[in-house]
Amino acid sequence: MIQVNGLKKAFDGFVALNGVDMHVEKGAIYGLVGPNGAGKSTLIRHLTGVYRPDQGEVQIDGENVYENKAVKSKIAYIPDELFYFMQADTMEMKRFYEGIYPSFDGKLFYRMQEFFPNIDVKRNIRRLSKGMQKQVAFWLAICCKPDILILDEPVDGLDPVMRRQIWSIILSEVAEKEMTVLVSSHNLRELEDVCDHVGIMHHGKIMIERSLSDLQGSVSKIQVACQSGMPKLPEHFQVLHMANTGRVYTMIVKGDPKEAEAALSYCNPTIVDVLPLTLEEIFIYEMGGADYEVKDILF
Ligand SMILES: Nc1ncnc2c1ncn2[C@@H]1O[C@H](COP(=O)(O)OP(=O)(O)OP(=O)(O)O)[C@@H](O)[C@H]1O
Repeated sequence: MIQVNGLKKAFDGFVALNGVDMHVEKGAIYGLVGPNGAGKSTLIRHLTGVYRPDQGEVQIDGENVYENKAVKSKIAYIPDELFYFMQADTMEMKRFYEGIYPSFDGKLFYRMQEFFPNIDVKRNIRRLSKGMQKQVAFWLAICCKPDILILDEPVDGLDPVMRRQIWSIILSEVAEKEMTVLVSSHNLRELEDVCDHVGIMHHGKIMIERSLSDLQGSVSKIQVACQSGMPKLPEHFQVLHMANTGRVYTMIVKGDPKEAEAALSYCNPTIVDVLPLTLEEIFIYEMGGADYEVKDILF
């Protein structure tokens, strides 16, 4: 569905994207994560056809996005900083979206009104609170019936009940019409609940792109107390981090967790606990491997 190959972009000689390769399948909920300045927003601006690539390709269903109106009308985008016309109210924005998106579902707009009881559709949107403005953005975006929904820090400013509600609306669109969702966020706990694929971006590249279950199955936290002191694993396991409290060692290990556990039996451990890592922990350790200085922040 979304295919990015060798995408490069520089601003006045500063390389923001340095050969991005990305692949998002139809119906996926893809979490784009990465440290500040990794290039996520710049990548998203290419996916939405705002920027022209310096090099490489950004394609949706096999067609280039840049200056392609037909392709762009398949995408709804909710940016971090929302844009509304001066003086426009929700009804006026609805009419504007209806003009741009042939697939806009006006009946759905009224059916969804019950989800947003606090929004006065005749009130200037700029006079609504930040969270309410975001609600309007979701409401209109869902009614566009896009094939692809792109979200940049989507739930910032939304209260917890509204967050759940919005995600449940999005998930039902994914289930019903295989809408594809690309979501960039620093809220990894939230992403973990909704995403099925993850791309980790760093220094203008996608460093890791995997299904969430593969990613979580490939790194684990092992707590072990060996008779013989410090535990050792065969060389094909990558130990991303190791710390100890007394005789109990906590290791972050890349490789099959079951195999790692079996390999530790050599030291007759008094304790061996294998725990899955959260997405947040995986991110922190993968970044640690890249070049972030990771201290024992998770123990
Ligand atoms: N229009 C621009 N002109 C010059 N430099 C830019 C421009 N847009 C982005 N950059 C630079 O490109 C790099 C990537 O920025 P980008 O906003 O894509 O990162 P990000 O991953 O979205 O970061 P964050 O998580 O902080 O939002 C940064 O170093 C930024 O300063």
